[in-house]
Amino acid sequence: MILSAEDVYGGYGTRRVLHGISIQVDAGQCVAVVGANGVGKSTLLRSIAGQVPLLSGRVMLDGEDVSGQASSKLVRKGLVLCPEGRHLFSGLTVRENLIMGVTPLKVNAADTEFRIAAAAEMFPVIRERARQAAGTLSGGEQQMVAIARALVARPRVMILDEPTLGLSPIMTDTVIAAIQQIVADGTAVLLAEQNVRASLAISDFGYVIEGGRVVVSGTGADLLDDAAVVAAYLGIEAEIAAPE
Ligand SMILES: Nc1ncnc2c1ncn2[C@@H]1O[C@H](COP(=O)(O)OP(=O)(O)OP(=O)(O)O)[C@@H](O)[C@H]1O
Repeated sequence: MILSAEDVYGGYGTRRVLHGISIQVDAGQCVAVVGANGVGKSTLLRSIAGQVPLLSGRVMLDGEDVSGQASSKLVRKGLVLCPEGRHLFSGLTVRENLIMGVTPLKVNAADTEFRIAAAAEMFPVIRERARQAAGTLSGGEQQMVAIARALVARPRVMILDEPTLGLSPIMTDTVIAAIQQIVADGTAVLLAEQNVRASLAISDFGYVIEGGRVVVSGTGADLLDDAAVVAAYLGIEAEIAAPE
C-alpha cells in the first residue's frame, strides 16, 4: 500500500466535514472517490495533501506517518495534489508554472528541463504554449498544464481533484486518457470526480462518500454494475437493458 487515510476526522474550524474516513491506494492503482457535491471529497483530498488540518486519524505514505505535514514537504516525499480549479498562476507563462511544480524539489536546471520536456511528450500544449500566460489558455489546456505541473514533481502518488470539471467532452476524454497513461507509467492516482462513470471506469477501486463517510466501496467495475449504488449515491441513472 502506497497511501492510506485511516479514520480521518477533519474540517474547517468548528465545521466538521469528515467523520472517520478510511481509504487506501496500492502502488500502481487508480482509486476514485465519488459522491454528490459537498459530501467532503475535496476536504478529504486536501486533508491527505496537508492543506486542511486533521482533527484525528492519520495519513500514511509508503509506511510513514505523514499526518499534518506541509504540502511542500509531501511533494518532496512523492505526494502531489492537483487541486480543483487548477490554481495556476494565470499571469505567469506555462513554462513558469511548470517550474513552480519542481521548485520544492530543488533540482538543477538540466533536470528541470528534462522533466518539462517529458511532460510535453504527454501534453504537446506545453511546448506549443510555453511562453504564453497560463490565464489565456482554454480551460482544457489549463487543466493539462495543472496536471503537468504535478507530473514534473515525479510523484509516487498524484491526487487529482475534479480534473474534468467544466471541460468539453473531447477535453474530458483527453484528460481521462492522460490519467490512464500516468497510472500505466507507474504513478498511483487518487481521483475525485463528478464524472462518476468515466472515473470508475478507469479506477481499480472506488469509494462512495456521503456525509463525510465512506458508505460503499468496491472495484470500479463492481460499483458501476451495482444498480442500487448507482441510483442511490451516484446520481446517475442505471442503464436498463433494452428488451430483446
Ligand atoms: N474553506 C472552507 N471553509 C468552510 N467550509 C468549507 C470550506 N471548504 C468546503 N467547506 C464545506 O465543507 C463541505 C464539504 O466540501 P467539499 O468541497 O469537501 O465537498 P466535495 O464533495 O468536494 O464537493 P464539491 O464537488 O462540490 O467540491 C461543504 O459543506 C463545504 O461547504
